[in-house]
Amino acid sequence: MRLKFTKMHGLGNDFMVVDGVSQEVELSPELIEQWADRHFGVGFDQLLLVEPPTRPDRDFKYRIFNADGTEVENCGNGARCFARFVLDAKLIKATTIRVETAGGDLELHVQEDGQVTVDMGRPRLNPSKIPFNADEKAPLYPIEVNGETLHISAVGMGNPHCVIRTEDVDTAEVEALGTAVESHSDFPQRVNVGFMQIVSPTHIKLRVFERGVGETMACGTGACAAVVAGIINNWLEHKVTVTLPGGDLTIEWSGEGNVRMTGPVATVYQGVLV
Ligand SMILES: N[C@H](CCC[C@H](N)C(=O)O)C(=O)O
Repeated sequence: MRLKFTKMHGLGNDFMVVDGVSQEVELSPELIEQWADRHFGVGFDQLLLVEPPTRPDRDFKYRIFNADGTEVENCGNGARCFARFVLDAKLIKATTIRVETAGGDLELHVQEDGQVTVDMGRPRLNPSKIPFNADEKAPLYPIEVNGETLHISAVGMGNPHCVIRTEDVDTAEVEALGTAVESHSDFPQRVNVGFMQIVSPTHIKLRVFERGVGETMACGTGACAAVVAGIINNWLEHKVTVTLPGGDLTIEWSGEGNVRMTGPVATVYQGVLV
């Protein structure tokens, strides 16, 4: 199967972007996992698939697959790359693009300076919508991990996030704790694990151990979840700079309604799988 694709990234969170509108695409978890391999395949954190919409009020369907082959509900850095991709591929002319995802609707806005702002929808704080095993909504929950009690925030951005506050992201045990929490029984669909250091009420540092991937250079939905967690715990104001290993995102949330994320995108190369 000769499959054309474009390699892109958002702050180093990298993607194989596939146009499923102009070409026939046959995917399987096994193929995706094989292509994701950084030695034997293309190498990426997620595969992003562009499909025609299933509803008249949407421009595209946006599907996301993790490197382990699992299909997931949302990807923030990927959404920015999706917008750039469909414009460059001339699949659309408008610079406001309405997409449907398994985790809800998004609206993508490509700006003159090349940055992309994404309306990421409402955060889910009701445990059953995250999903997270808890009886009622709370800003912090105790969970048992490796014999110790962690006090975490649980936030859904279409996909599930566990946010852990830390004094220093550089020394946080991202690999050990991320691995343990990703498959924690309190998160029935596994979870993305964010480690958040509060620098000031308008600035955080964040590292994310992503579900189905491991630690990535950046995580857009993770940045949204961390800022929401910071706001509901009264640690953060409503517009925050999130510094990730790959660079900065701007996240805005009033405390209700939708979360907005702004950041850069990059196209690296175009390729053909043979
Ligand atoms: N690993 C995530 C999907 C990709 C999210 C991330 N790359 C982003 O930019 O939001 C999950 O399993 O929910």
